[in-house]
Amino acid sequence: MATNFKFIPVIDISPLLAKCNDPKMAEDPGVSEVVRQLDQACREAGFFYVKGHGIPDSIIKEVKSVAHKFFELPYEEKLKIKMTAATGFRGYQRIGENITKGVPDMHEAIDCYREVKEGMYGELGKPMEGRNQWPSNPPNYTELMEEYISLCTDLSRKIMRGIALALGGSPDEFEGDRAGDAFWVMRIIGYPGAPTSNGHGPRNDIGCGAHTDYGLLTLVNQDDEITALQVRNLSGEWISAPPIPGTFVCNIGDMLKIYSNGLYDSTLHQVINNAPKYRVCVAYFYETNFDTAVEPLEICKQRTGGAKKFGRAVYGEHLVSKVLTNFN
Ligand SMILES: N=C(N)NCCCC[C@H](N)C(=O)O
Ligand SMILES: O=C(O)CCC(=O)C(=O)O
Ligand SMILES: [Fe+2]
Repeated sequence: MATNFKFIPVIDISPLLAKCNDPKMAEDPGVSEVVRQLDQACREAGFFYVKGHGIPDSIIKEVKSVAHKFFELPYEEKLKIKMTAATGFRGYQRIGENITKGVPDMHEAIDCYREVKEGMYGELGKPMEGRNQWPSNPPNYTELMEEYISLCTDLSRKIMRGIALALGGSPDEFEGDRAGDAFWVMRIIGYPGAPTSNGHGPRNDIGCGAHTDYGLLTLVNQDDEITALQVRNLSGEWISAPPIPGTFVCNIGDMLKIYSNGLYDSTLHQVINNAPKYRVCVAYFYETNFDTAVEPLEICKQRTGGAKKFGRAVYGEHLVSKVLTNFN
C-alpha cells in the first residue's frame, strides 16, 4: 500500500540483470540488495526509477526525438495513421480524444499494441485485432520502435524476476501461463506546452488525468528537463517524478496489485505540463498474457492474512473495457 512518500527512489538494477538467468540468483548478495530495494519501493510508492538497466542511451533518446518530429507534422499528415475501432485502436489520436474520468486529456498520442491476429483470443481479443500503424517518416521508424519494444520487453521481464523474489516467490512466478507470453502496449505521447504570455501564468491543463496503469509494470521514458509526471501519496499529495537522465520511471499496474493481494498497489498518477515547451513521453507497458486469469498468488495471500482481497480478473477484459471507454 502506498505511504506518505515524499520522493521516488532510484534503484541501480545492474546486479539483478547480471544474475538474472542464474538458477541461484536468489542467493546472490547483489541480487538480494536490489530485491530489497524493489520491495521497499513497491510497498511504499508503487513507483521507482531504474538505472543501470543496460538499454543504450542513444536509442532512449532517438525514440523521443522521432516522436517530437512526428507530432510537429501537420495535422492532416498525422491523420494518415488515425486510430479507429477498425484499426484495433492502433494509431494516432488527436489532443482531447483520450478521456480520463470523463475529462478530455491535453495530449496527443500514437497507441501501439502487440499484434493480435484474427481469432487469436476469440471474442475477447476482437476489438484489439490488427497491426500497428507506423508513420512512414523517418524511414527507420518501424525498425527503431520494434528494436526499442524488444529491449523494453526483455528489461521488464528481468525486473519482474526481481519483483517475484521481492514478493517471496520464485524468480519465474511471472513466466509460463501468467506472463510468459507477455502482452505489451506502447504509447508515444505528446503534451503541448503551457502558454505563459496571457499574464495569468501557466494554464495548468491536465495532460493526462489521474489513473492507474492496467498491467504489470510500466517503463516511462520522458523528455529531459520538464517535470510533469506526478504521483499521489497516501494523504493525497502529488509528488513529482522529475526526469533523471539515463533512467526509466517504473510503476506497478493493476494486475500486479491483484497478484500481490494488495501488498503492492497500482498508484494513481497524472501528467501536467506547465512548461512552455512541448513534452514527449514514450511509455511502455509490460502486461500479463492477454487471456490469463489473474488472481492473488498463494504466497501473497498467506502474507496478507490468508484471505483474497481481489477476485480474478482477465487482463484482456480489463484492457478492452478501458480501450472501449477511453476515447471521445
Ligand atoms: N495503457 C495505459 N496505461 N494507458 C494510460 C492512459 C491512461 C488514461 C486513460 N484514459 C485511462 O483513463 O485509463
Ligand atoms: O507522460 C508521462 O510521464 C506518463 C504517462 C502515463 O502515465 C501513461 O500513459 O499511462
Ligand atoms: Fe500511466
